[in-house]
Parts: sequence; C-alpha cells; structure tokens
Amino acid sequence: MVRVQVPATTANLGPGFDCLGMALKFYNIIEMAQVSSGLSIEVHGEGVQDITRDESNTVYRAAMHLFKQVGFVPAGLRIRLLNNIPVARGLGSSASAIVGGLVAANVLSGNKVSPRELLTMASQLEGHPDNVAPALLGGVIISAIVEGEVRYVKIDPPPGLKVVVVIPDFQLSTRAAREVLPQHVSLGDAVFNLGRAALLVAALQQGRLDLLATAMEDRLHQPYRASLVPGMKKVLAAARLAGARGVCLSGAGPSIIALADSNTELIARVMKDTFRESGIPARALVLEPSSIGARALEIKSRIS
Ligand SMILES: Nc1ncnc2c1ncn2[C@@H]1O[C@H](COP(=O)(O)OP(=O)(O)O)[C@@H](O)[C@H]1O
Ligand SMILES: N[C@@H](CCOP(=O)(O)O)C(=O)O
Repeated sequence: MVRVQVPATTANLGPGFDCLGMALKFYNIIEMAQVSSGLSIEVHGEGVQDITRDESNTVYRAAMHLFKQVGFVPAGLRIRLLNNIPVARGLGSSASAIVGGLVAANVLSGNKVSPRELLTMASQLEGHPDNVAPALLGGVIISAIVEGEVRYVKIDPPPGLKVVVVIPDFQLSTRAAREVLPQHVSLGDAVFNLGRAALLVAALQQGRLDLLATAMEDRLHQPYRASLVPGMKKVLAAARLAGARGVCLSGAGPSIIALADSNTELIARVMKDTFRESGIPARALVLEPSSIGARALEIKSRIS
C-alpha cells in the first residue's frame, strides 16, 4: 500500500496565467493498494457528494495512465481518498488528484517514471502545468511547456509570508471558468501582464513585499471571470484596504487569496464579510506556502 500526501495549490498568482503556482500547507491524502481483483474507491472529507467512485475517478484515471505507460497491469485496486482540499474552488483539487494518482501508481509499479516525466504527464492530464508543478514539487514554480515537456524553476517564497484563502460556498469548475476567456488579447494587456509577472517573480525572490500590490494585478483572466464570482472586485479591494500586500483570484476561482505578512485574521474577516455582503457565504483559512510537494510513504503489508 502507498500513502501519498499532496498539497493544495494556488495558480496564476494574478498575472501568471497557466505558468505560476504556489503549494500550500493544506493537504489531501491518497492511499492506493493493489488487491486481488476489482476497483473500490472510498472518499472521505471534501467532495464526498461530487467525486465519482468508478473508472471515471480522476485519481484512478491518472494511476491507470501511468500503469499503461510502464506496462504494469494491476490485478485490482483499492483507493482511499482523505480530502481536505475543497473541490472546484480554485485550490488545485484536480491537480492534487492527478499528482496523487500518478505518484501512488509509480510507487506501486516500481518507480520507473522519473520526477521530470511525472511532471510532464501530470501537466498533459491537467492541461496546464501551473497547479501540478507545485503540487508535485512544492514552493513557487514558474513553468512553461517547451516542445511538449515542462521546463520549470522553483523558488522559495519570502519567509513569514502568509496566504489568506477565502473560499466561497459555491463551486466553479475550471472548465467553465476557462470558457469565458477570450481567444485573443490586446498587445497592451499582454504587456501589462508580462511586466507584472516578471516583477512578481523578482519580488517573491527578493522579499520585496512592497511590490506585490502591483505585481499581482492581471488583465488576462480575472476581468473576464469577475461575472462568475459575485463580489470579486469588492473582496479584492477590501483585502487591500485591510492590509494585504497583494490579492488575486486563486486559480480559476471562485476562491480569492491575499498575500500578507501581518493582520491576517483581520484580512480574512473583512474578505469573508465582503463576500457575505454580496450574498455569498464564505469561509477563510490562513495558510503558509509549502516548500514540499507530493510525498509518498510505502507501507509493505498484505491487504485482503
Ligand atoms: N480528491 C479528488 N479525487 C478525485 N477527483 C477529484 C478530487 N478532487 C477533485 N477531483 C476532480 O476534479 C474536479 C474539479 O476540478 P476543477 O474544476 O479543475 O477544480 P479545482 O479548481 O478544485 O481543481 C472534480 O469535479 C473531480 O472530477
Ligand atoms: N491557470 C488555470 C489554473 C486553474 O486552477 P484551478 O485550481 O482553478 O484548477 C486557470 O486559471 O484556468
């Protein structure tokens, strides 16, 4: 049996659409064992109502993808999912399922796939690398697809940086939140995001928290997604006023994050209250970046 711990992730960080993401100290656990026959999937915690327990399950599909690549045919599989990451809230639940499934399957089939190949496989299954890279490797990851492979650099966010995450009480699938995006953007908007994404990476590397307010601005996806997240603009503004260093939509939304080094409880309360004023109940978590990505623990025993 193998037990894999995978962190939640917050992608884009504002301007880094599909290329920036950060791992958070907030985890899902995926347990997988080879059994004599059949498939059984147990789901605990988040997603009990939503996550399928048959061959369409994302963890199972990722695992079978890897098994096929290495020519391993499991007799049967038992999967147990212990979920903390809320589903379809912009905190990388699908990335955690894909990475967890791949890493667990790799251990069960003799670790034939390198971390680099795992990353490319995960990115292909997810469709973009920004969540799966920090889910697998931890830290803040800058990634790009180059000739079908993921190239990346990992940086550690500044010490003491906190991530206030406010999670509205409704789901927004990444697919739906991508459908509202335009296929073409203006040169002006592209240049706006390029400058900010570059500033953001430098600011995180050099601990320049004073730059985050500007460096986390975006014109490529957030303006289009605002209509899907009632209160989004007000929550972003309220978090800034309460002392956040930088604010943005988390992934495709609907969660919103604020990066801060103080006043985190106040920022969380103000963001939640502002969502509530727009008719959206929300909960808040104050998290830290995780420098560690997916971790596997193999437990050698027979399961009947
Ligand atoms: N723990 C999990 N186990 C299996 N599948 C999961 C899990 N969490 C999420 N998923 C799958 O991912 C989908 C949500 O993905 P997505 O819309 O990208 O949202 P998110 O922003 O949370 O990644 C779910 O509908 C489900 O199919
Ligand atoms: N770059 C993607 C990130 C999606 O992240 P998720 O956590 O919402 O799955 C996007 O913005 O669509």
